[in-house]
Amino acid sequence: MSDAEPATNVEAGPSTAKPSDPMPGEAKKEPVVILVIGMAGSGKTTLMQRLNSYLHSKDMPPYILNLDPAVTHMPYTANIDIRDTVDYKEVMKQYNLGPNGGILTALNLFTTKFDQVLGFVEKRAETVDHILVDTPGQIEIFTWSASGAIITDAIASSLPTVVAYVIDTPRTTAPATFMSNMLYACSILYKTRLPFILVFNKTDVTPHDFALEWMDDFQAYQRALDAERDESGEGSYMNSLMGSMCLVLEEFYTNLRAVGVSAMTGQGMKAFFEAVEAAKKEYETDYRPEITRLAEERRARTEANKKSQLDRLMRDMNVDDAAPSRTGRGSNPFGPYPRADREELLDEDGEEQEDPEEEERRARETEDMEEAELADDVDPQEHGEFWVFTTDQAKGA
Ligand SMILES: Nc1nc2c(ncn2[C@@H]2O[C@H](COP(=O)(O)OP(=O)(O)OP(=O)(O)O)[C@@H](O)[C@H]2O)c(=O)[nH]1
Repeated sequence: MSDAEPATNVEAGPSTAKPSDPMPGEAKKEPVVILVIGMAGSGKTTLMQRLNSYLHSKDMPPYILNLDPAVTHMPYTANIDIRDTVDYKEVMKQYNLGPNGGILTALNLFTTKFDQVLGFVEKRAETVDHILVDTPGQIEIFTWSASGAIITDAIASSLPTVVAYVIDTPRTTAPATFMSNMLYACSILYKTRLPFILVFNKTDVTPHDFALEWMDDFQAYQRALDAERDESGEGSYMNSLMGSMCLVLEEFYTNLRAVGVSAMTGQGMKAFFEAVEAAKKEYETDYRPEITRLAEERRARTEANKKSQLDRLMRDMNVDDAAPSRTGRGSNPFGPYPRADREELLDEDGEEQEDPEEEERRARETEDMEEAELADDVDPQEHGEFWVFTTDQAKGA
């Protein structure tokens, strides 16, 4: 052994721990899930490819899920691909649907198996730092569908999750388009309730400084609106509406991180992952307690629901120990037979009186015995193997 080599602890013996195993006392490693959401053509798939190659270059290969059943060309390999489970074109044919209906139904079908998918993800969770999720190109199919919400909730309640909302920067330079995009982002933020990163993509074509300025300074946005009005020569009602919207969104802007990237050239990747780390911390401090509280509430509701169903069932079966019948046995045939209630069976002199039900049962038993005696008198040989006759016939015999 050379001097430079660190001394090994011989007494400790060979370690069986894998490099990814947490040390004793160390918290379990958790990767961050990045949900890549954006309008069609904003560059989600290209960004996914860029993130993948960037992480590979850092020797931190990510785990990748593709939830877009209609993607035709995927420039990276996904660990789990919705297309391996459902063929959306077949779904369209079988259910007689259009392309959007086919994609939505394919996502719905996939969601029914999502617990298994989550199982695979959780198994790999300790060996990766990032889990990337590509979503369908038609943004509303994921953000406004029940299956999108189920998938997002399932992932977010299991692992730290952040939303990366991809924006096509060159197509957002008009104040009106910018405002529409921000309102959409705002609606997704409130729907997913997860840490949010605005990713201004395609900055190789148009830098995103104008967007940062508009988000930071309401008056700058107002000036851009005015300039547009001067060009068109008319002051429209839409412009004043957008001016007011910008004021309303001020609070929303303060809760966001915004980064500029180019999925094409790779610029801005470092800033993107710094924003992801900050968002992950925010998830831990602000979102996880809330998610845990909601999960706890859901569990308590389910428990209460189960109990009320059981109570109803007991009531329907007329199983209620607290309301003993006149006989003192209670209406619960399986329940206890409270001694105190036997007082009801005592007559005025304190003597135990005959229970009417018991009396009736005994009378029936006597009758049955008499019938059986009569039947014994009949010779089975005479009637063959299938002799079956009623008591009346027997009495007449
Ligand atoms: N110049 C430039 N072009 C980009 C960039 N990112 C994506 N593109 C181009 O934008 C177009 C759409 O990119 P996609 O990655 O297919 O976009 P998408 O959001 O996945 O599209 P859908 O799957 O249809 O929703 C392609 O022509 C890309 O080459 C970028 O950073 N810079």
